Amino acid sequence: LLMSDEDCLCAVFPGIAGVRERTLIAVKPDGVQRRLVGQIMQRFEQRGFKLVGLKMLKASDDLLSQHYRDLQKKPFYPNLLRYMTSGPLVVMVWEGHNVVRTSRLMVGDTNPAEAHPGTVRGDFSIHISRNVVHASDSVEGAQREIQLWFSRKDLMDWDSCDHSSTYQ
Ligand SMILES: Nc1ncnc2c1ncn2[C@@H]1O[C@H](COP(=O)(O)OP(=O)(O)OP(=O)(O)O)[C@@H](O)[C@H]1O
Ligand SMILES: O=c1ccn([C@@H]2O[C@H](COP(=O)(O)OP(=O)(O)O)[C@@H](O)[C@H]2O)c(=O)[nH]1
Ligand SMILES: [Mg+2]
Repeated sequence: LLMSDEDCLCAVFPGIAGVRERTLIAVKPDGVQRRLVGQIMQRFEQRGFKLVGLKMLKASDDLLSQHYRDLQKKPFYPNLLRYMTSGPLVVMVWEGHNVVRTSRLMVGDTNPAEAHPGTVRGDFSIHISRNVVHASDSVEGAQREIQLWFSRKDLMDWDSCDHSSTYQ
């Protein structure tokens, strides 16, 4: 029996509409330096989201000023730029039902002092200026950020190959 993708997805997800939702998650320089990349990725995999984009890079001031365009007038902005350029980032695109909202809940409050235990920030950080990860905060914001950090060809469309019909 050859199951179509849609049959598979419909069995797992009640509404197929939001299944392809995507968000941008980045492990910030402190997260990379503290060897937290694997643990952070594991949380998204075990929750059931699908990794469709992944890269490690040192971000330019120009890219960050576009990424954080709404924060440019904030007093902490110069420090934020210094923090975000203090080492490489690991930038990811995760896909799945309601991924934007759910990943914000998994990441926790911007201020780690307010972030609940069990969230990434609540488990791994104590101060707002070193809060380990970035997560897009809306579906529109996610689309904008994904286009900023990734070219289309670097985003993978893939299906699980765990049906017996696909074994050779
Ligand atoms: N008052 C502050 N003092 C120092 N740093 C701050 C402060 N507010 C925000 N930041 C830094 O700026 C980042 C961006 O703030 P924002 O309000 O977008 O938080 P966020 O959406 O939770 O974080 P991100 O956009 O990185 O996921 C924060 O993650 C934090 O690193
Ligand atoms: O008072 C603040 C607010 C934000 N940030 C930094 O700016 C990032 C982006 O802020 P945003 O409000 O977008 O919070 P986030 O979406 O990261 O939770 C945060 O993650 C922090 O790294 C900061 O250093 N001080
Ligand atoms: Mg933000």
